[in-house]
Amino acid sequence: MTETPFSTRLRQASAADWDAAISHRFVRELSAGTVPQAVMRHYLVQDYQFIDRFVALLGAAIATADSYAARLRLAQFLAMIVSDENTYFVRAFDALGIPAAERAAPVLDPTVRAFQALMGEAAESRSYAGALSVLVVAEWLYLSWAERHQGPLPPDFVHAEWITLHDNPFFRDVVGWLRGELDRTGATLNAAGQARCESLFQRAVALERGFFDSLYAVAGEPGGTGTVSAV
Ligand SMILES: Cc1ncc(CO)c(N)n1
Repeated sequence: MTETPFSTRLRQASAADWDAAISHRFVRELSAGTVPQAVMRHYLVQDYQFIDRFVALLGAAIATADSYAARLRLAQFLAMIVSDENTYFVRAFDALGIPAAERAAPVLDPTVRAFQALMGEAAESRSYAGALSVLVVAEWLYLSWAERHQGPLPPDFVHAEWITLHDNPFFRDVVGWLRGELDRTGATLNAAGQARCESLFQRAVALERGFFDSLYAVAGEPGGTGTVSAV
């Protein structure tokens, strides 16, 4: 019998928050192209600050990886984030008329601040498996909601490209590879090391859900919990 992979076990332990995040009102509205503009603006401004620290965490993973082959894969992924994904943000900010100060240094939502702190903790663990625990959540959870999209893409590129950036063959490969790295490195850890990874993973999933919830609370929209299941 083959053992359940480490990444699968971690996701199963976080199933409630995971499932709530990938079926959240925000991703359902994104698929339908109906995210209220104030919510989309707020999301992108806050997420750009998430991405800043995410890039730093990828740098920490590059520094702690155990092979040049892994560093190459991580660097290729990093290159996509700072090119195609960054130009998406810049074009979306232009389209939405986001002023320079909000692009560079907005007031951070508490959830985003907490997420930045968690990424800092994972980076400072100086452990490749620790960094992977948070990277895998961010990328696998986004692939999971994006690949649930069915039918034509919404007409506005601000909605459509945020889906296609997280559901394409390159991204799917990256997620599969990142999970494989977490499975491989996690299997070599002792119980305490695995528990540290599980804690990072579980808190990251809770923050992914919390960030989506907070968008509607901050923008004054009702129904911020995103638990309504009808599309
Ligand atoms: C909060 C969050 N999680 C994951 C991703 C995917 O990189 C993102 N852009 N933002």
